[in-house]
Amino acid sequence: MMADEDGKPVVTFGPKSGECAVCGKDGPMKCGRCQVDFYCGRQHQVQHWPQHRKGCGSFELRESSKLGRYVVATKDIPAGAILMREIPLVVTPTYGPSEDRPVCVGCLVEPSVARQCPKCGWPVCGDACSVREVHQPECAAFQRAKYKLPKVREGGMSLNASVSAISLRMKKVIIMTKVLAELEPWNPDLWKFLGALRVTLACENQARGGLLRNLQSDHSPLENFLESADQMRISAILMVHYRTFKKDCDAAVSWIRDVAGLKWLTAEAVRRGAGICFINSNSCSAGLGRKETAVFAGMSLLEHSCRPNTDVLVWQREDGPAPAAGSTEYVLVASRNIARGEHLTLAYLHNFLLGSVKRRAQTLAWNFLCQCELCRDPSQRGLHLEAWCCAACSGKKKKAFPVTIHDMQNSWSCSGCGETGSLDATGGGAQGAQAQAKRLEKRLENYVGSTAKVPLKVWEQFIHDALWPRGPLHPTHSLVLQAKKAIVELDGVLVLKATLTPGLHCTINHPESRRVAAYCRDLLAVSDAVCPGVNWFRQQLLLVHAGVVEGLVEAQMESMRTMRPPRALEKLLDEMEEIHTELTRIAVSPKHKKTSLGNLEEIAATRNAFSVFK
Ligand SMILES: C[S@@+](CC[C@H](N)C(=O)[O-])C[C@H]1O[C@@H](n2cnc3c(N)ncnc32)[C@H](O)[C@@H]1O
Repeated sequence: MMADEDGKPVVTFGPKSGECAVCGKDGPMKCGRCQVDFYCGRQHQVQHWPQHRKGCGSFELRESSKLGRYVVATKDIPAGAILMREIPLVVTPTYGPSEDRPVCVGCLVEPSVARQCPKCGWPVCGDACSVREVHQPECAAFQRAKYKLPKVREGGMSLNASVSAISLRMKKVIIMTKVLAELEPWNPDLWKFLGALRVTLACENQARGGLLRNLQSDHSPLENFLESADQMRISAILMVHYRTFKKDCDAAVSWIRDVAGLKWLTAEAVRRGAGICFINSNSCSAGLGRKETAVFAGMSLLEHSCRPNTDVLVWQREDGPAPAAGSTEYVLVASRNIARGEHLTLAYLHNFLLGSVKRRAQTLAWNFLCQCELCRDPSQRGLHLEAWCCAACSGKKKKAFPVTIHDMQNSWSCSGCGETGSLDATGGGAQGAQAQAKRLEKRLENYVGSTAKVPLKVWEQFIHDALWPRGPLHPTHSLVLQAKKAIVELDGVLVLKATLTPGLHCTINHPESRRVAAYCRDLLAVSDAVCPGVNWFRQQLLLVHAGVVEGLVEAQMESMRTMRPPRALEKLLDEMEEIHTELTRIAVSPKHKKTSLGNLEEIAATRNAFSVFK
């Protein structure tokens, strides 16, 4: 195998100005080495050095035949250190099999009533969004090609009418190229094509084009996988998926050039744009309810691990309105202590997804099979995320394990009775539990893909049906965790909006609060086992948990007859203090830190108010 090359600096693309890291005033001076912190002058730069040096100049870019380019720590990095600060080179609406709803192409939020851009017909919230900078390049290109989505029915959220019209045009191309599957209304592929187009057009942009074209746009021939029989088998699977990746790129070329008519873009340029988009996109969610997927100059160079040591977080300035799509700043933060020589890694996919789903996505989109610590451990740090309770010996709490995590036939073996099976096979003893698990997987897929909001009681029924002895699953099975995550996210959106709106208390107060708080605790425990420390998911979970507990505190205070705090209230205040202490510890942006510190002060004030009566 080719030896790793000598390291080079990682080139990032960051904001031009920022707030002084010490006093918060305008900071015209930027650290020239890491481009992360800004200063109002030399004095504050010197004063900030002890903190700043933790992340500054702490990594370099290397290359190998196995991983392509990857990033390595050149010194020990403490958890919480900010390593990169970037604005995306391109943002696109998030794409994927379940993204079949209109998203505003200006602000990337799902509008309650979708309107259409008067010039190109793509969905927008209103006039302001149709003239947003982020939408202008494709809007101008569609106009030049005289391509416009047809008018949607009056007041219609659904773009079905326009999309059936697209389908008609698409069908001609399908017959021509035999590449695309028949498009259904508002087919998720359209978002993928828009992403590919945005990247293709942005490659022409003076400031960002060079950095974009530098990113990986295709997959290498995988010669490194030919070392053993096992690897040859994996290699064969990757080859099949590689062909699908190529077809996806070809489909983008067909749609952009033949359907939308942007003939002046060469097939080669569009294929490269599509490849860059599909390989390097990072779904950011942006914490603002946006469907934002971003491509970065620096952060897109990191390799995947299911137990990553870094995470991408939204950088929120202390004041001012939330930044528009395409100008949000993101930071790459060390989620735990990283030793010198360790590769910097990111989780491309959420850990609660079923292993089989993750592996399929990894092979399809990125053409590799993860060999990280978590993937090599069939018990997955004792959580058994993919194992079900064996029907024959579940009373003894025995579980059926995957035989090897990369086994594409999904073979399983029970740790109790030793029975084996395969998810792909039909019939047979242990297959009862397998079949039940498979049915639950389908049911969950339907809920996740549903256009209507799935109510809490439906999710709870799912958990009830899935858990042993009614179903074959145990509390930390991936499907159960995904259902709990969906419940927490139902309320999470509320909380996140509230935390970003000054003066608005982020409380959730409804009869289910206690159960939602319990789900938060369960998920935090799992998150601490697989992805502990400073990361976006833990931060969101803690915020939601804080909001729910705050709601419970308020309800408790309202119902109190005496001023003496009951033990229940003290316990809730303890829980809130614990959550906000952790949020303060893991906060990286000034805004989050300030909010959490403010909440700690409020908790202390509440305690003081009650202490008089003790
Ligand atoms: C976002 S890019 C990362 C940067 C890329 N290596 C480069 O050279 O530009 C994703 C690609 O990196 C490679 N890669 C990332 N993580 C990997 C892993 N854990 N194992 C093997 N290959 C990986 C795969 O080729 C994948 O398609």
